[in-house]
Amino acid sequence: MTPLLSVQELNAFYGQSHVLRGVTLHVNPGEVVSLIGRNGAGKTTTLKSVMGVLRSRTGQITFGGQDISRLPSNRVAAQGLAWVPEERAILSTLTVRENLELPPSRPGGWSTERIYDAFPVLRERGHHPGSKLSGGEQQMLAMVRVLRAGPKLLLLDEPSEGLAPVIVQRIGEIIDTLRQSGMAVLLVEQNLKFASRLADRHYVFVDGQIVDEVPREQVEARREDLLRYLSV
Ligand SMILES: Nc1ncnc2c1ncn2[C@@H]1O[C@H](COP(=O)(O)OP(=O)(O)OP(=O)(O)O)[C@@H](O)[C@H]1O
Repeated sequence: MTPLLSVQELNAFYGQSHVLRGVTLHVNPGEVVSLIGRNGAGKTTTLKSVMGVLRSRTGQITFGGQDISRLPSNRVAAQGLAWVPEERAILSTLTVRENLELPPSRPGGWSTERIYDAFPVLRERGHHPGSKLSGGEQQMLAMVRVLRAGPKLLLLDEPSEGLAPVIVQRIGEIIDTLRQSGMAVLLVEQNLKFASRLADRHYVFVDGQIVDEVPREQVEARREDLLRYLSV
């Protein structure tokens, strides 16, 4: 199968600091793949590099067979990638509907009505300002507003962070809904329980390198190893 996203020998830098060292990974169409590892291991930097937000990097990144390594982030997004950063970036003075309709829609993207039908709580909250949403509702809004652009691959940075277990479960259900619609997901997580329920494969990051790759079928047998990678 031709991967949807292919990252080859990615090296990334913040000034003099060499943060990613030869990261090679792929995501197949419709697949959910997680990047796990401790704080500072390089997971977010990988997403930023793929999106073209961090430009100080070497290596090759292809999407749908096309080289996107040199494209600026707006052109990367136009190819069908969407990034939901950890900080969620909901505008607190705008309503839910205004937040939803802020990013540009693209042909093939979800309409606001389709989003409301799939996630009715957002319709109920449509006129509420962003500041009045719970953390879980903010995460839901941040995840689904990018659907208006009709992405083929969603890059999610720690969607479970800071949320109560029942809300984390709801976020997992949203990811299931997105997967069922045919979308692939590259998920950064430190919550192994959450990631292992969702992901088909896991890449383990240590100090800017991928040191292990664990498919879903091996997670139970290798749980101790995975927890060791994540422990501080
Ligand atoms: N803007 C920046 N300038 C300089 N160094 C940075 C910057 N952002 C991240 N770093 C450093 O790059 C390394 C990788 O950080 P990154 O955010 O990718 O890690 P992470 O695995 O996503 O962890 P976290 O969960 O803490 O975000 C860390 O050593 C971090 O301190």
